[in-house]
Amino acid sequence: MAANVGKKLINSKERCVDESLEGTAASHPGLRLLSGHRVMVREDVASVRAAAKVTLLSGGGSGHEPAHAGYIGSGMLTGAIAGSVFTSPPPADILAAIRAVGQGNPAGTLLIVKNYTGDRLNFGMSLERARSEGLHVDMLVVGEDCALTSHDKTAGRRGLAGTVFIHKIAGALAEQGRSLEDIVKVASQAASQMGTIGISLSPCSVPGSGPSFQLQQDEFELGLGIHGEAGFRRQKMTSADEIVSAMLDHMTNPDNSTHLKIPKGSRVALMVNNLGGTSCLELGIVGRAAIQYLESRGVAVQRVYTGSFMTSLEMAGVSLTVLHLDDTITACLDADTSAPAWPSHLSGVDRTSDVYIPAPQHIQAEEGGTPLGQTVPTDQAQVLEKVVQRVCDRMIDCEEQLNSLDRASGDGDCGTTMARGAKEILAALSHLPFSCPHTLLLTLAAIVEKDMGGSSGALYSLFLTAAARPLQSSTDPAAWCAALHAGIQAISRYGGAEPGDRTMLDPLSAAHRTLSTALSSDRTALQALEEAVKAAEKSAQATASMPARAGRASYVGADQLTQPDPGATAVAIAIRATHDAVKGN
Ligand SMILES: Nc1ncnc2c1ncn2[C@@H]1O[C@H](COP(=O)(O)OP(=O)(O)O)[C@@H](O)[C@H]1O
Ligand SMILES: O=C[C@H](O)COP(=O)(O)O
Ligand SMILES: [Mg+2]
Ligand SMILES: [Mn+2]
Repeated sequence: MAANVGKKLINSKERCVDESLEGTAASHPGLRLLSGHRVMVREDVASVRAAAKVTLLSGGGSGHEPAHAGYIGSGMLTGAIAGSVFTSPPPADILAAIRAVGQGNPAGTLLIVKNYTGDRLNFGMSLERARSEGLHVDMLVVGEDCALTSHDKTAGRRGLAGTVFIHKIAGALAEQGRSLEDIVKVASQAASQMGTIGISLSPCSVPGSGPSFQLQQDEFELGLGIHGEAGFRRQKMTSADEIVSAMLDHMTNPDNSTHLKIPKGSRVALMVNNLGGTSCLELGIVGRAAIQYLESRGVAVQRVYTGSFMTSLEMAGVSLTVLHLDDTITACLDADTSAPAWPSHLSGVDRTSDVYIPAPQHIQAEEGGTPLGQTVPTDQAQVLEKVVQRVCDRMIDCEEQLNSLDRASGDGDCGTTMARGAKEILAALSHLPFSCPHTLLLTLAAIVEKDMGGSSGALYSLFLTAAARPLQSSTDPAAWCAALHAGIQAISRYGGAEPGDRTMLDPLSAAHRTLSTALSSDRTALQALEEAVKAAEKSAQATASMPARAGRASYVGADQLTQPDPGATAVAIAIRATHDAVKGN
């Protein structure tokens, strides 16, 4: 294991992303933060908006620096949204960014999003909101990972370092004044003509947590993502040349369903990307080996970009991206940009110590107003308050347990994401409308939508919003059961998973089935809830031996998935906490 894993130059795990963004803004004259948001924009964003050229946004979880803020500048991104480490940003920040670059700009805004469930959901929700405000927005999802040998039963190909090529291509086209539709067309075509494969020599660790996985001193791992997710094969350490050959052999292997064809005579650009902890000396050796490999197969390597483009915290390792070139794409790569992390330099501009600019406010038509739902008597409202408090307390207690399960099947942030949402809810506890369950669930949805981020934040927000509806006209046990069902349907509709796919949907639907059967027999509500707890716990435990067909875990081989799913475990804990609070334990 690398000696530096877990040891970090941070002040606190809560503020590390904000402080790093402030440092980035302070050291680059062209960048400013929107006050109140983890959003970096061009300092001249107001004139960019007024220029009626397409504006570009990208973003995602932090920990991939210089992505994405480093790609802001003329000829690349207009702004970037940063989530917590490895956690997709919440819609409130994404929407603030869309407004900042899109208000009053008829040319529209393109969101360039890496293919992760959390990012697709959070950026998708924000896009829908922005459209309902009359803004012209489109989204391009990039997934160019060549690691997966078969990808029909997974969350799809991951977006990796090649996404930076798409920032550059779309940015150059926007600078030329091309339309949003044109940019989407050319950039999507380019995205389908590239592939990335990564290897790692050591794990990374999310601030405040242990290493994402263990790798022996004499091993390397092939085909892993940029969040410490497992790759598909471990091999004995060997020479740089042999490792590069193994990477490019896999990338071009026709038996692998995500391979990239690179026939003799192809013209390509190559990106040699440091995953965070690789020395410049090694990067040079890897670049040399990759060029030799490709040229020995009759491929013309016309552009090479070497450096840290899309990192995975301190992980030692590299990824190689190959992008097919034509004259248009080459011209886009060669076009000028002032983005600090693209390998060209802006000189002669004084730096400033101002890092924040005001975020534009949403010019809002009359608020729809939340329709008032049925109210409950004070004793029931008090029980609801106890339930919310108990569920949140338990989520905070279980942060490390859930992170540890997520390290085994995903990216290690599930517990921190759940705890973040819980803390925000507790902070608002004294103002929550416990006497109206319908409004209560909508308010909880708004809180988790604003602050949680990640797949969990988006999925719980959808769950709570949909669950509120049946409680508008009734608050009896049957209405709560219908609310659970409506929430499950919303997660499934937008997240694309079903019960049986090894997700939070498993215990939720087990609880719903049990509750619904128990309520239609002669059980009391508390007895029904007791049975639902047992069913949810059993179902969450059973995920340990299930293959995953959704979310990050779907990239991990079934033989490596031996512990329960973190999201499912969180649901079981929440349902048990609900029962205990109702029972008065
Ligand atoms: N498409 C989906 N539908 C339902 N639940 C999902 C889906 N994708 C992931 N999950 C749940 O989310 C949990 C992980 O949450 P989180 O760590 O917030 O996600 P991520 O880090 O991948 O954004 C998983 O354990 C799983 O239960
Ligand atoms: O860090 C990368 C991604 O933006 C995280 O997405 P996620 O919320 O699905 O884990
Ligand atoms: Mg995450
Ligand atoms: Mn996660």
